Order: sequence, then structure tokens, then C-alpha cells
Amino acid sequence: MAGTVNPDLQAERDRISFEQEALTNAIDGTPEKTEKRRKYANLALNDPDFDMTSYNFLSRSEKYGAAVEKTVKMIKKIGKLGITDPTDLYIYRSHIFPNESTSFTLHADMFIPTLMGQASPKQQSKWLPKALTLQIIGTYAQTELGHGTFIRGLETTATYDEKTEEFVIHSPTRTSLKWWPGNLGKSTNHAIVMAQLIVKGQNYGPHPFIVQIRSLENHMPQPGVTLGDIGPKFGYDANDNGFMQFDHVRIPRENMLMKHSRVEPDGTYIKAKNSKLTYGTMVFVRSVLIRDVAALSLAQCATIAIRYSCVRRQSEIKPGAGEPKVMDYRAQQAKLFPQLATAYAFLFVAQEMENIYFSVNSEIDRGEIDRLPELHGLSSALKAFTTDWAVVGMEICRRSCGGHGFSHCSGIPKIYVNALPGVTYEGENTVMYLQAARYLVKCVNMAKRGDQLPGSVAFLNKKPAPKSSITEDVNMVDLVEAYRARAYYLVHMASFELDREIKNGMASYDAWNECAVALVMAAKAYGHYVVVEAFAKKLETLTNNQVPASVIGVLTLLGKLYALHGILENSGDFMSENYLSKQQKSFIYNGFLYALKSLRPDAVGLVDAFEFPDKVLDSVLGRYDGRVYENMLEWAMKDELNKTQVHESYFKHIRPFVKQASKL
Ligand SMILES: CCCCCCCC/C=C\CCCCCCCCCC(=O)SCCNC(=O)CCNC(=O)[C@H](O)C(C)(C)COP(=O)(O)OP(=O)(O)OC[C@H]1O[C@@H](n2cnc3c(N)ncnc32)[C@H](O)[C@@H]1OP(=O)(O)O
Ligand SMILES: Cc1cc2nc3c(=O)[nH]c(=O)nc-3n(C[C@H](O)[C@H](O)[C@H](O)COP(=O)(O)OP(=O)(O)OC[C@H]3O[C@@H](n4cnc5c(N)ncnc54)[C@H](O)[C@@H]3O)c2cc1C
Repeated sequence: MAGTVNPDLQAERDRISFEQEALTNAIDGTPEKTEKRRKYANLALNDPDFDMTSYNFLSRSEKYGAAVEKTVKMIKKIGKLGITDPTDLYIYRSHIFPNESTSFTLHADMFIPTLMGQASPKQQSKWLPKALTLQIIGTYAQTELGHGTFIRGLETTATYDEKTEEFVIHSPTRTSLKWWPGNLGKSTNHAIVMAQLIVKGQNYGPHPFIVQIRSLENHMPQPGVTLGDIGPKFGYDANDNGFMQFDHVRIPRENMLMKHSRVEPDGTYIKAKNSKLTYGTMVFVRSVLIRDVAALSLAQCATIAIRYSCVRRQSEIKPGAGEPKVMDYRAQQAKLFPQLATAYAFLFVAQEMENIYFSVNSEIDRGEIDRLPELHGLSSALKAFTTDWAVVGMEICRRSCGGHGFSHCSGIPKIYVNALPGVTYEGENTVMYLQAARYLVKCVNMAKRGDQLPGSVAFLNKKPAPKSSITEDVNMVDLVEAYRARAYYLVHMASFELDREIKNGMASYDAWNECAVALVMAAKAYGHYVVVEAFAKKLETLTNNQVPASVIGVLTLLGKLYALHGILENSGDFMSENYLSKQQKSFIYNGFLYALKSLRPDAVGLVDAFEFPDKVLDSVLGRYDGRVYENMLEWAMKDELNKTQVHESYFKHIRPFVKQASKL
């Protein structure tokens, strides 16, 4: 019957043990935030002007065209509705472009943030009103064909000409072509260009410049600028990632973004308090993508896979007793519930990261830069750690849907390919772990000198107990302590290895490379510890805020499951030096099994609490009503191949071939 919920899924919803609304509020942060999210989501979802036709059956060029059309419609609506708050804008946009790029993604997420973070007040008053009203549309052009990671190796030059008070932007080599910037290929007319600043023959390193790249009249490239799209990619079809070459393009001196460092008209260079303030936009995006790319994408895939697993029946448990829901197989639970728990864990750590980012950033605005290293170390570690685990988890969710997981009808491929580049962009993950490790090693040395370390690295000030106190009745406090101990030892081990190589006469830069395996392990352990601790803190806050006990109960189980799963996956680390005994490992294993069993009745409730609308999931398998089989054929019939019964290639190739063959 149309309109009703699949009875197997309904049965799951009928037995949920917790108050779902209170859990949704905890996920959003507060009841007010839930209300706001629903308001802006519904504004987008209920607007008949946004037909949410899936991109599944479109060519790349059609996808790009559809995205442009939808983007412009959205911008007009935003103006009409008067939405101005960045969070509201983000919610509204992500319900019109679920797991998709808009044509102005880079404008909103990097161009405007760079103007806010890198332009002087005078420059902001010139450029921001234009950017906010889309009189100019920009991108962030840093990466080149030859260099993405090593920003100091960028080759694009910005040479100051004192006579005309202009910078000359130039691409001196083939490898200096800007390559990858989002929305550069076709959509934008301005770019923040990162280029080597050269004044009076001296190179001061990479700095940001604002450059007009296309005409505001006819959208043709500006003189001296060569532009195009970089071609098809693993995903991101609707995004026109582009290339750009400069041939001695002149821009006024005022187009260098001068909040942190300046070039005076006579060519005098005034340097920033910290040269890495120039990298501020990257720190911002790393901080926000923990939630918006890692946590939410994994949560969506877990929603699809768990709902589908309660609809899908296969094989037998008890011979002759009929086919159970695949969710009832313990092995299926062992694959999916850790992904669910991870999504929750990442949402909670993202809330903490966001708070830290905004608090440190307002200090930076007041000229206080002491906490910049911690912000960089933490955001680098968490960006890498959460995106790494999220993409692995999404693939587990896909496989858990069996064959149908491979079809676009599952919705998972679209979510996956949209999130996947998160492991590469905004700092390739290994490189980010190594940046975090660099900070951690410094902290070890500071702790040795007796300095008190800040926030997330304060754990390095106190040596953990040599043995874990985990008992049969595993609790969150002991689990957090176990992760703290692992991070402490791995960070110290990496630092020890580094010192040993240097003491043995190795140059520090070679020692760094030699010890990279240990350093990456240390940074991963730090990220893992921060996530587990954030889960525990969230439980504490919710308890203090009198959130219903049923919600605390189910979240505690999820938190434990997350931590227990991580120990089982990395048991070598935890068991080294006998920190965790064999017996304690069996407590961990039993605790894990207990958590799987206990969470089973609430699995659907736990994913429903995320409140992903069907239009966002774009998944036949993960539909809220669970009517999977009734909709798969209808979905497949949308494919171009099903528009005709006999494809033209039959007449062109197969028929003549068969006719010919039958004559032989
Ligand atoms: C409520 C808000 C709503 C928000 C709505 C927004 C929603 C957005 C949602 C989702 C966003 C996703 C979509 C966005 C699309 C993004 C598309 C991708 C765009 C890009 O990829 S842009 C290009 C990004 N590129 C990179 O990230 C390059 C990575 N490389 C580097 O960062 C650096 O080169 C390096 C860090 C690896 C090395 O730099 P280098 O200069 O060589 O420095 P070192 O010698 O190694 O170190 C020197 C010293 O500096 C410290 N340091 C390095 N970086 C920083 C930093 N950023 N901040 C502070 N300090 C830094 C380093 O630790 C060293 O310190 P030390 O000397 O040891 O003390
Ligand atoms: C979808 C997508 C969108 C993008 N959007 C933008 C954009 O809008 N603007 C922009 O400017 N850029 C953008 N980029 C570029 C992106 O930021 C870079 O690709 C990224 O920073 C990685 O740099 P790379 O490609 O040079 O990788 P490489 O550095 O060449 O990495 C190759 C390998 O070398 C390793 N490696 C490199 N350096 C080290 C090191 N020091 N130590 C150990 N290992 C190392 C890496 O770990 C990796 O395994 C985008 C990229 C993608 C995929």
C-alpha cells in the first residue's frame, strides 16, 4: 500500500527505548538549534521551485548546468527570505545541494572567509559588500600542477613594481599553473591567488592576492589569463575544478590582502606577527569539515545501511525458521554499529572543535596568537583522523548493503565520492598528521621543561598509570584513560625515536623523515584520544543538563562501543608494555558484544534521530518508509538506456554483425 511504512521498519520504530526528540537536540547541540535546523531545512525542502531531481542520470555538462541554475535560484531565494546568518545559510544550502557542490561553494567557503581573515579593514569594506552581494564571485587558487602540499614551493609570482605601484602576477613554468581550485573552470570571475611575493628582488614567500580573472560583462578570461576545467574526476562532477595560467597580469598594490603583512607604496615590506596567519582559511575549513564532511557523510551512510538492513531479509539463523532481517546477524551489527557510534563521536568532537576555532580566532582578532599552534595541531589531527575513518566507514556501510550498495540507488556512492576528497584537500592526511606530530613533539619538550600545556595537549603533562584499571564492568572513565595512556606513550615514543636519531648524529630533518611512521601513529593516537574524550565530556554535559536518562543510557552505550571498537582494532598499541592485560582485553571484547546486543533494538531510532530527509539521502535503500522493493524498478526505469526497448547500437553494430555471421 502506498504511503504506509514497511512493517519491518515500523516494528523497529515501535520498540525504541529512548526519547528521540531529546537525542536529536543533543545531536544539534540545543533544542533551539534543532528548531532552527528544521526551519531552514523545511524552507528548502518544501519549496516547489527546487525540484530535487537527482543528478544520477545526467551527463557531467548537464550536472554542471543544473548546479548553476539551482545555485542562482537559491541565491535569489536567500535574498527574498532575508537569510544572513552563516549557519542558517549553510543549513538552507545543504538541503538544496545535498552532498553536492554549488557553483559558488568556493566563494562561500573560502573566498569570503579569506577576505574576512586576510584583508585589512579598508580592503574588507571595499571587497566584502561586493562578494556578499555576488557582484563578484571568487575562488581560492592556491594549489598548482606541481605543488599542493608544499605551499612554500608554489611557483606563481607576484612581483612588485614600485613605479606603477602594481603587482605583476605570472606563471613562469608549466608546473606553476593553478590546478584544482573549485569553481574556477567555468563559474568564477575573481580569485584569491596565493603567489610568491617578490619585492626589490627579495622573495618573502606565499601571500594572498585578489585577482579579477574574467570579465564582469561577458565572462571571457581577462587579458593574460588562460582558464579551463581540469576534466572528469572520481566524483565532484558538478564542480568545475579548474586550471589557470597568468601571463604578466598587473593588479593594483591594494589587491594584496594586507591584514597580517603589508607592502608599502615604496616597496617596504611589513611582516606579519606570525607568517602562518596567512594559512588561516585552511585552518577554518579543516575545523568545519570535521562535521560537515566527515561526521554527516558517515551518519548518512549509516542511516541508509541500518534502515535497509532492517528491511532486507536473507538466509537463515535457525534452520527452517524463515529469513531474518540482516540486521539480526551479529556480524552485520559488528560492521554497522561501530559506524553509527563513530558518526556520533565525530559530531560531538566537531562541536568542540568549532568552539575552540571560534574562541582562538577571536583572540587572534585581538592580536593574541599564543593558541595558534594548538589550533593548528588539533585541527590538523582531527581533520585527518575523522576523514580517514569516515571514508573507511562509508565503504563498510556500502558493502553492508550487499549488491544494491554498489548501485546509485543506494545513495551511498554519491555521498562517498563527495566526502572522499576530504582526505586530500585542505591538506593531504598524512601531511596533516605530521603537522600535528610536529606540535606534539614540541609539547613533549615543553612538558619536560615543566611548562603547563593547554587544552587538548595537557594530557602530556601527567604520566599515566602503567596499567589500565579497566574491569569487567567497563566504564567511560577507564576507557578515556586508556586512550590517554596510548596517546601519551605513542607521542613519547615518537619523540624518543627522534631524539635518539639526532643524538646518534643524524640531521634533524633526516631524523624527522626516518621517524615518520612513529610520528603518524602518535598523531592518530592523539586524534583518537581527543574524540573519545569529547564523547565522554558530551555525556557529562548532557547529564548535567538533565537530559532524559533513556538518552544518556543509549548514548553511553554508543560511546563505549566507539571506544571498545577502537581498542579491538588497535589492540597491539593498548597491550604493549602490558598496559592492558589479556584478561582486560577479554573484558573489552565482551563489552563490545554486549554493546552490539544492547543497541540492536534502538538501531533505527538512533539513525532516525539524525533526521536526514529522504531528499537529502537520495536513496531507495535508505528511504524513511522502507519501501525499497516497490521503488527500485521505478528508479531504474529513469535511466536513458530504458527510454527505448532496442538501443540504436543494436541496429548499428549487433544486427549487421549477426546477419553477417549467419551467412558464414
Ligand atoms: C558556522 C559556520 C558555518 C560554516 C559554513 C561553512 C561550511 C563549509 C562546509 C564544508 C567545507 C567543505 C567544502 C570546502 C571545499 C574545500 C575545497 C578544498 C580547497 C583546498 O584544498 S585549498 C588548498 C589547501 N591546501 C593545503 O591545505 C596545503 C597543505 N599544506 C600546508 O598547509 C603547509 O604547506 C604545510 C603545513 C604542510 C607546511 O607548511 P610550511 O610553510 O612548509 O611550514 P613548515 O615549515 O612545515 O612549518 C613551519 C611552522 O608553521 C607551522 N604551521 C604550518 N601551518 C600552519 C597553520 N595553518 N597555522 C599555524 N601554524 C602553522 C608549523 O607547525 C611549523 O611550526 P613550528 O616551526 O614547528 O613551530
Ligand atoms: C576535489 C578537490 C578539490 C580541491 N580544491 C582546491 C581548491 O579549491 N583550491 C586549491 O588551491 N586547491 C584545491 N585542491 C588541491 C588540494 O588542496 C591538494 O590536492 C592537496 O593539498 C594535496 O596536495 P597535492 O595534490 O600536491 O598532493 P601531494 O603533496 O603531491 O601528495 C602526494 C603524496 O605525497 C605525500 N607527501 C607529500 N608531502 C609529504 C611530506 N612532507 N611528508 C610525507 N608525505 C608527503 C602525500 O602524503 C601523498 O601521499 C583540491 C583537491 C581536490 C582533490
